[in-house]
Amino acid sequence: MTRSSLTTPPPDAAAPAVHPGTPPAGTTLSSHYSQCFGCGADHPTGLHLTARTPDGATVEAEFTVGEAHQGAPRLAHGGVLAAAMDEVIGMSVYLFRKPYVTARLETDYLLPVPVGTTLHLRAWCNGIAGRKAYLEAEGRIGASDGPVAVRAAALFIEVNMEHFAKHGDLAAIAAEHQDYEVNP
Ligand SMILES: CCCCC/C=C\C/C=C\C/C=C\C/C=C\CCCC(=O)SCCNC(=O)CCNC(=O)[C@H](O)C(C)(C)COP(=O)(O)OP(=O)(O)OC[C@H]1O[C@@H](n2cnc3c(N)ncnc32)[C@H](O)[C@@H]1OP(=O)(O)O
Repeated sequence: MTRSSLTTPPPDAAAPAVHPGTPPAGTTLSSHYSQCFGCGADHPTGLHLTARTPDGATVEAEFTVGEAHQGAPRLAHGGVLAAAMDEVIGMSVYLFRKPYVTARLETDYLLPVPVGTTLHLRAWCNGIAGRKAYLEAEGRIGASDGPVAVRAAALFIEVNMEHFAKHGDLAAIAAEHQDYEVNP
């Protein structure tokens, strides 16, 4: 992954601490919002990602590129692929059971991804420094050990729940997310 210093953990970054509420290995993760472009079942043209954590620390999901996701004819749009990486990274940082938002997302496109391809996505955290979480993801074609088509590195920033109340609709999230702890 070619990444900038902004998404590279500093030397004093800590390993991510496992939260007692982190789902056990093998758990399928529920969608955080039914209208989410990345994971919402009710989004008409979204990515419909269903993720799981194989080990309580990383997240895996599959994304099959559809007609609605084209850029060039029969090829996935790069922004849609970046959205898939953003989503799976967001799901991985949510394993810490704290609210985070994407501040920076860097993406390397290594191979074209035709419509009908299933990308096997994986995301993980490389370190935490204060409010900053340094994360990475990859998307492989056809299988979890297939060729890497996309890589991403991200900086996520921890926010408080007021962020969503002030700028969005916290009640809409809370209505679908009863397990979320406002004061974890
Ligand atoms: C998503 C809903 C979740 C709701 C929670 C409830 C339930 C959760 C449940 C499930 C969640 C599961 C999955 C989620 C999956 C996917 C979601 C995808 C995530 C997204 O898609 S989310 C949308 C896009 N995202 C935004 O909409 C953010 C807009 N933005 C802001 O809201 C502010 O910009 C903010 C808050 C980022 C910072 O603002 P702020 O005022 O709090 O803090 P400040 O500016 O001081 O930055 C503090 C330190 O970060 C450094 N820093 C900041 N930005 C940087 C950058 N870009 N590059 C390099 N460094 C940066 C500064 O340099 C400083 O560093 P230093 O401390 O060293 O000086």
